[in-house]
Amino acid sequence: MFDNLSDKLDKAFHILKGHGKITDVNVADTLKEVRRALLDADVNFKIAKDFTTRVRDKAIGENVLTTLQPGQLMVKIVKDELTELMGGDAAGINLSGTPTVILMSGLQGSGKTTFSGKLANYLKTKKNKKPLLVACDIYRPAAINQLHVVGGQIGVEVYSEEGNRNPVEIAQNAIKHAKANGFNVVIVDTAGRLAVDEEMMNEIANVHKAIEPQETLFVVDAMTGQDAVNTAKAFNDRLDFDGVILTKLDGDTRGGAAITIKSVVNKPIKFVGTGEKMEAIDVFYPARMAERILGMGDVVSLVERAQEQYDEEEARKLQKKIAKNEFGFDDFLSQIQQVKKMGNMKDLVGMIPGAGKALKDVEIEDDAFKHIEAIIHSMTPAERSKPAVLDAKRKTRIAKGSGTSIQQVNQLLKQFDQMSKMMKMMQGGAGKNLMRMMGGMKGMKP
Ligand SMILES: Nc1nc2c(ncn2[C@@H]2O[C@H](COP(=O)(O)OP(=O)(O)OP(=O)(O)O)[C@@H](O)[C@H]2O)c(=O)[nH]1
Repeated sequence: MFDNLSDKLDKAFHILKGHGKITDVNVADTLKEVRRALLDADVNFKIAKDFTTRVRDKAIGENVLTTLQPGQLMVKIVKDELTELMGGDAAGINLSGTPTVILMSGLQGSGKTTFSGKLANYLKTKKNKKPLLVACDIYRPAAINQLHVVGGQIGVEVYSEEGNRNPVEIAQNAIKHAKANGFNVVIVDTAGRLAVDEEMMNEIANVHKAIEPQETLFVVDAMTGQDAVNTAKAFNDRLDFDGVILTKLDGDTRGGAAITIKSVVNKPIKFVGTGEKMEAIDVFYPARMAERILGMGDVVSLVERAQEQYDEEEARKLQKKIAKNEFGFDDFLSQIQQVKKMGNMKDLVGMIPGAGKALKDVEIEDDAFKHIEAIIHSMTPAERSKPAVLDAKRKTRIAKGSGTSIQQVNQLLKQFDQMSKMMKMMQGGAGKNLMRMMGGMKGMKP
């Protein structure tokens, strides 16, 4: 994500390396490069210029007051300014109202329907809500079907009315249905258009007036850069909405939309979409995004994702198995599933400080576990629980069955063996020592 921008900013900060302090000259050289990096990221000229002016004033002003190196100071100021530019604090979603009504709008193909599903799934699994999805696209039966498919995937009911050509009526009936059946959130997916036109605005405005939503969200595709920003602005000029949803951030290498939408449209980005799966949704935190842009990773989000997938009961069972030396390939497989649920690999690696930059030229496949899973699936249940029985003949069979080589099978067995030994160690003395050490660290000042 935003690799080019991160790289170029890093090079800009390098200009200050070796300088004892910030001067008018070295700050001007650095900021010229920062501005160029922002323009290349598809940030509009005025915003980039104002941004660097603010950074320069701060850098000159703070220069004398700090013990930071010029490079470090510049990174800190740019990080703070980027955070501000993207909205400062995270903007939460308003879940008041019984039921809460959320109106989704956006251009065709922006990812509106996919996002409606993701939001329903998020509210159901993370906020304990009972959402109802409503299909209000009266023009394309395929869009209604798509919402039904999405609803089926996440176990959320979808309300639609075959033959009804009045979106206002459908939305109103859906809310009645929600009230009568105990749904506490109603997410209304409306028809997309090719551009923000009269017809679209009239339709949305009518639905909006009739159902008085707590949240009206406008969905834009991050990959369309300044077009996304302009569309959001055109829409906002007609209907005062509450927040932007930025989808397809996983495919956005430049970052212009994420950086500028807030200052152009004056509406916060509330969520981002980072993949096609229903779990690929994140609350938008400007500070964390700024850190990622500056190659500092995003440990907080990484830990949060791990916590979301952490199942205490499962962990306890696993611990028992390790202690009894019963950890087998089936357990290994379920661990892989847990990691996969945390998101796509490239995204996860990007959250580790420094790793995104170090591995930027390494191709990280999303199905990085494909071979491992195929090998394990080719084992019999007995082999999975007692890998020691795997002789040459069995290994040949497994390699054939999984479409891999004997070397790959051997490699996995070796890794599994090392991992089992390490886990056993962690359970014993070494693990206790580590725990003690970590306990001690808690009291340490940062
Ligand atoms: N990579 C990626 N793809 C996404 C994301 N969100 C949606 N998509 C894909 O984008 C395409 C369009 O998404 P839809 O949800 O159908 O778009 P829509 O805005 O509802 O479009 P209409 O139904 O035509 O109005 C689909 O192939 C989605 O799988 C995302 O965050 N990342």
